[in-house]
Amino acid sequence: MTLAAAGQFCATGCIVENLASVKTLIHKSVESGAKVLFLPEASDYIARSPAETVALAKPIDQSEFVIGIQQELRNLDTPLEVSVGIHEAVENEDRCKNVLLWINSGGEVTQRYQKLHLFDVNLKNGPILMESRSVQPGQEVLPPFDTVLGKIGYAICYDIRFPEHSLRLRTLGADIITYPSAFTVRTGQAHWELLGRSRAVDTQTYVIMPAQVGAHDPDGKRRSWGHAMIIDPWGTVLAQCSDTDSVPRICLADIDLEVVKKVRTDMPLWQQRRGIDVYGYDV
Ligand SMILES: O=C(O)CNC(=O)[C@H](CS)NC(=O)CCC(=O)C(=O)O
Repeated sequence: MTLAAAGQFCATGCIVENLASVKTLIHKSVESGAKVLFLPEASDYIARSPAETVALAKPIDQSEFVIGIQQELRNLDTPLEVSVGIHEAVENEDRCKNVLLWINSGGEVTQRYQKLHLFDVNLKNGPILMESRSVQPGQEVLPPFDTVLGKIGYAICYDIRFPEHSLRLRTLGADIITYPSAFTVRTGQAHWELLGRSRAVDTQTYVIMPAQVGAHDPDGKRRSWGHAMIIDPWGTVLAQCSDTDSVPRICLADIDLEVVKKVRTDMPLWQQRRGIDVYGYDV
């Protein structure tokens, strides 16, 4: 059993401030005994417009935000690994990438996933967000990779609405899937917990959902739902952050691979799945 932390904070357009919040979460995690800290989507910044989103993006090796995390991890006495969502600039392109990085305790970036599904949504009386104006979609699933917690499958925010992605990650060996997010308040209220528990039950994996929370700009035009949580492979919410304010917080849960094994043995969904014969494709 190994302890994991899901982080929650409110990123603004100020990268230095956001790095300070992340450092707070790194130290809270170490003090709590967690071995891995999962941070939200777009932890480096939430900008006010698609143009500003693109303008603030940097290549990963030139990002002061990433370099700041790397230095912090190298200076810790107790090893901690970090999963963090950021924007990545693309040379000579007018759109950036929405990516999720794994940074090991030595401060090296060892995994990188690019968000596949972009949030282009126009809700009546609700948010209008056109992520594809500032972001290029990814084209491939990142195979789940080994960590101190088990095999982790990477996805980002809106990807949670596409169950085929999570099923594929499970088929490729995931014990844990993470969905770092900046969910809108409107959709979060209706769907956040429902989607997280559904993906956990569908895939029989732990689901770790770090989240942005609160108002990202002074006029409060863009707000995120919060409720960072960790869900077990049976669909039980093990831990959840309070959303009463935008203070940086973590919630903690033990990841137990015996639980993954037991749920899958008791209900062997992957031996019972139908695929190409019925649907024309295998997940
Ligand atoms: O804009 C940035 O810089 C960071 N990216 C985001 O916040 C993204 C795209 S706008 N948000 C989501 O995917 C929300 C999904 C959601 O709320 C839902 O599926 O209901």
